[in-house]
Amino acid sequence: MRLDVVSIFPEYLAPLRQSLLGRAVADGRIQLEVHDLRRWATDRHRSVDDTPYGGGAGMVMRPDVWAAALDDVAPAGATVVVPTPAGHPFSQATAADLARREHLVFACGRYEGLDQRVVLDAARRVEVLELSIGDYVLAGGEVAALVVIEAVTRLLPGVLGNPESAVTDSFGEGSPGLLEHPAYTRPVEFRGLAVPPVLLSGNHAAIARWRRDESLRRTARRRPDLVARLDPATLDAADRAV
Ligand SMILES: N#Cc1c(-c2ccc3ccn(Cc4ccc(CN5CCCCC5)cc4)c3c2)n[nH]c1N
Repeated sequence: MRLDVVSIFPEYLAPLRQSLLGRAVADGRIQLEVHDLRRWATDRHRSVDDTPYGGGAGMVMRPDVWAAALDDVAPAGATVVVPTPAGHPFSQATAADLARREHLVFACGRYEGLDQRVVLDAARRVEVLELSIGDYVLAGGEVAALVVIEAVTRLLPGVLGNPESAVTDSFGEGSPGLLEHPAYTRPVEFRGLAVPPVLLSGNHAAIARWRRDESLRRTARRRPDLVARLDPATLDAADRAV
């Protein structure tokens, strides 16, 4: 997979060169290039924004500068991801879809976002996805790009340390729509808090049942919206007793 990220704050994307992802980039399993949008600015002040038509607070990012950047960075076949508060909700399913693509280009806006014609123009030749990572407002798209890139690349074979965990995660295909169960490690007692005895029993069936019950309990408590969406066919009699 190739990743290109365009931003006026390229140093914001430095975390992409850390940890497991950074190792995949260093050894060439993932190609990563971060671009400073101001490279495509044309005036001597290298300006990238202007006042909004119709009035209103803040500034809007100029279409000419962004279009020049995407013309260079997003060839035919690439998928352009535009983080925006007004985007389609980013989900694990979207992460899985993006993980199957060869080339992702992230257009990270600032100010009040990109002139909409940047999206309309790019969509004439490549797929453009406007995505939101949640119902809150950030100051720009860089953090959202980091979130999407991490969620996507951890699904790529050979990037994540333990491929199994990408299956059993919350929202992973191994536990559709359930939050993951609590996790424990040594010591067996910590500040007067014990590990649930079933996890020490060696009884794998009982452990699996306890984990499933804890997932169901957590999901019911924290995400009743997910419970409402559960397919009843995926629940057995023991589930219904939780
Ligand atoms: N993904 C994601 C995000 C973002 C995100 C992503 C990308 C950018 C680029 C700039 N900003 C800042 C900003 C601030 C306010 C507004 C609203 N304005 C209202 C008046 C008309 C104009 C728009 C839009 C953009 C961004 C925020 N925030 N939250 C998410 N889940």
